[in-house]
Amino acid sequence: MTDNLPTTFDAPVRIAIIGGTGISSLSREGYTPLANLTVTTPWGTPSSPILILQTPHGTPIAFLARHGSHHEFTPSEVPNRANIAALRKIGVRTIIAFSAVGSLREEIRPRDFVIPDQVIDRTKGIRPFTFFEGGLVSHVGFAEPFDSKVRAIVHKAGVEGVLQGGARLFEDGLLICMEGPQFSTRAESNLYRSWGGDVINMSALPEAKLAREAEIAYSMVCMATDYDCWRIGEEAVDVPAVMAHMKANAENARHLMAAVIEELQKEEYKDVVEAKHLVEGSKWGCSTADAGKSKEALEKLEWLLPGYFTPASQ
Ligand SMILES: CSC[C@H]1O[C@H](OP(=O)(O)O)[C@H](O)[C@@H]1O
Ligand SMILES: Nc1ncnc2[nH]cnc12
Repeated sequence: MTDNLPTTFDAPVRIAIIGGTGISSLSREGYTPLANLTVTTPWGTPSSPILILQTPHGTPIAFLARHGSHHEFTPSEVPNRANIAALRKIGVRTIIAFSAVGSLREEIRPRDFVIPDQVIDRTKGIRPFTFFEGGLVSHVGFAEPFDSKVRAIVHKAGVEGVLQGGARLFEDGLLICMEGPQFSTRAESNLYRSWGGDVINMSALPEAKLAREAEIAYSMVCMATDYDCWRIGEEAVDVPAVMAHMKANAENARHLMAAVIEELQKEEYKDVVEAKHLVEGSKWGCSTADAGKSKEALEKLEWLLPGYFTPASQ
């Protein structure tokens, strides 16, 4: 389907979908594939080509497969910086990321969806996690790790009977992002529950942090596939269990995606979709004086955020 598509696309694409486990492609009736882009960034190449599709309203949407077109990258290997940088470069300012998650709460059942509002970082520091290093330091705020304006739109789009088969949509939740690829021990799972964790995955970070640095409004849709391993009398999570529920979840994800995109295209959300509320957050977070900025860091960041960090003398 994508083989004969153009490999360039000139107009800016504002909205992107990142698909995770069980969602490595995007096709939908009425959506027309326009291009399949391979973007090379200073941080390498993204995990998959970026597919550009046009909605029935004529809006271009980008789709990227987080783990690669054939799920070849572990959560720790996903080239998150290349993914986010490439999306930013083609104009993206809003990301709706999908993720298969374990449930840490009885009331969140497999096949339910959660739009998390908070995350606890349990990755192990082995994933490259920032654009600001090697001679240019910038600190962005992350108190609200998921964009509240976009979350509200996702919730609005999702509450109106979009999910089929009795699946429910939870408006907020605390997500634990662990390293993987191995699943948690029972002790860890219980610890996360004692912290108030609602759902667990391996993919939200540093994806969400990098999106914030790139001034992209980022929201995640978590789709429950299992009860991890805390539930007494229940088999611990394994991949066949995840995939069994992901089949149904992928169908609901397609419905929700379409509803969210429909909503995002409305004129009233233009500024949100363009992430106007995030503009220059990374610029003003810069702590490095001109004299300390390295040439290499400046070159890379000029590619990502043109004009932000250029020394005054240039
Ligand atoms: C195959 S189960 C573990 C795997 O599933 C989730 O992937 P994604 O977030 O990309 O949907 C989880 O984060 C793990 O990477
Ligand atoms: N139990 C679990 N732990 C971490 N990531 C997951 N993705 C799906 N189920 C998961």
